[in-house]
Amino acid sequence: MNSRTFTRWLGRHAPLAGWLSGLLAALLVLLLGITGLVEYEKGLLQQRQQLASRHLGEVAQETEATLASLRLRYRGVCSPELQAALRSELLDKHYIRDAGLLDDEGRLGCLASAAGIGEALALPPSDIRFADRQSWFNFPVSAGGRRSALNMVSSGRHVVLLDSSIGDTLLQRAQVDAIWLDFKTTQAGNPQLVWAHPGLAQQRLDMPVYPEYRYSSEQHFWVRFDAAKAELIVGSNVPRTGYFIQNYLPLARMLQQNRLLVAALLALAGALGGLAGLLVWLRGQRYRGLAYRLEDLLQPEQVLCLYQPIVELASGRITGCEVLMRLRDGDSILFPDKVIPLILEQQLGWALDSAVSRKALQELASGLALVDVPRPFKVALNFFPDNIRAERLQGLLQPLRRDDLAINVEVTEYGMNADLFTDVARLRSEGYLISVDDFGTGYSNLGTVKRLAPDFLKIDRSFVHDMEDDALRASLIPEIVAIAHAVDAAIIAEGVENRQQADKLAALGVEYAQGYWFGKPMPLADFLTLLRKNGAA
Ligand SMILES: Nc1nc2c(ncn2[C@@H]2O[C@H](COP(=O)(O)O[C@H]3[C@@H](O)[C@H](n4cnc5c(=O)[nH]c(N)nc54)O[C@@H]3COP(=O)(O)O)[C@@H](O)[C@H]2O)c(=O)[nH]1
Repeated sequence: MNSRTFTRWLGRHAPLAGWLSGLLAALLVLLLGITGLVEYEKGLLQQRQQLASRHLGEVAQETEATLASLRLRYRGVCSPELQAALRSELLDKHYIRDAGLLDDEGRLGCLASAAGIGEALALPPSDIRFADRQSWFNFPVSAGGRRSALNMVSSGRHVVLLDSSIGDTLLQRAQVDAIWLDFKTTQAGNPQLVWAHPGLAQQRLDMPVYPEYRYSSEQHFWVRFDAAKAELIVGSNVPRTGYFIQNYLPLARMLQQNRLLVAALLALAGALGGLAGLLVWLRGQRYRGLAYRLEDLLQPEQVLCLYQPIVELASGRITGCEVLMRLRDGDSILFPDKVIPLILEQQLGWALDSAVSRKALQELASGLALVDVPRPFKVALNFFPDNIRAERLQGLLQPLRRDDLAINVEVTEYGMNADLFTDVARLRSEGYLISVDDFGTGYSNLGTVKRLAPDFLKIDRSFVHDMEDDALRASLIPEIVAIAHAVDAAIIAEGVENRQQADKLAALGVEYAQGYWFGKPMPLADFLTLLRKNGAA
């Protein structure tokens, strides 16, 4: 869509464009605001997970140190002495509640607490026990008829059991929603849910964890916005462990938590949307203005040609007409004084003159065939001074010429320059008639009129008007008649509005007249009716 098409569209659909842009602007503000809010909440959740992982990091540190010490100091067969030594190892530990050794089959038979953990303990397969680093486990056990989960960390054959409160208190305080443990090397990426916030629906825990981050010394975050559930999910690994933590924040809760901000955002979106809509609407209104619609109004179907009769005073016969344009703008009709300044400003003079001439000559060609008029019938056409170029006019008018029509090109005194004389001479040699319009209002003198050698001099209507009062200007009419006759031109008096004026002008030697007395500019159909009456008279 080029810019003119766009301005035209905007002008025609200003209210729709206003609404749409207002809505778009409001949506954009909302989108940006909500994106900002999501980013802010994401940052908060990441902070929580950093806190949680710091807590778990302390556990990991204690575990690592304890396992290192166990590896160094305790081997061999399980005995009460070994168990006692293991117990003493646990005295200053915060998070570890038991420690032990695995037997050759990977069974946990020797524990510091000596309580035994029963036959229900299904130990993980040996391939998951790394000799060189910790392996974190969490699996269900039943001891003394009670079922619970065992948080266990192993390194080779050495094992520590963690306090079960780690999930429930330590991480809960850090406000994470779920803790996962990925301990199966053979099925990496298939983590086990260790702990979930009691308020969290189980089916929500569907975010993948990333096995490549297991035991990584860095905390890696991943964030996803689940559009289907309208939920922000933030996950991360707990460094140096097989744990992963996740937070789930539904959009509804996020908005609820920030309702003041959301209210402010809505108000801002409304205000900016309204403002954008208003600005676009105003701009559209501007494009609805005449200046922006002119080119459309110069299309042939919008151009109206009116015909004003030119009468031979001696016989009363209509021997010709002047073509005057109007523009149809919806239900209204625009007059030349309103549109011509804009047309010139937008350099559309040629578009207007060519549209009017083409339409008028086509209309007259078919219309005049039906009436009895003196032939060739003289058709006076107005052209802006810049358009009076012989070649250009020839190109336009030649295809429209007919034997029964004489085209009379009106030249104003104001448009006279050296080129004009040459162009007018060429036009005359091609058979066009030439009139000097509004004669007496400009600066032409006998010399210029001689050079131009027009067929008609049109006395401006101000002279005719002044005849009533015998004003000075009217006294110049005989001078104008003398000039016309000196250059062999005929006179047409413009603006004749009553019989007295017509009679006086005839008495002064004026041959032709035009004005409301003979007929106002009128549409073709009315003009043809007038011609019929005039022919019959
Ligand atoms: N380049 C082009 N110029 C054009 C074209 N069509 C018109 N025009 C120019 O606009 C001027 C104003 O035209 P308009 O408003 O149509 O006025 C003409 C007549 O309506 C008016 N007139 C005619 N008789 C009388 C009358 O008895 N009393 C009275 N008060 N007014 C009358 O005069 C205008 C015709 O004047 P002129 O052209 O000097 O013969 C008009 O002057 C054109 O220059 C166009 O297609 N192209």
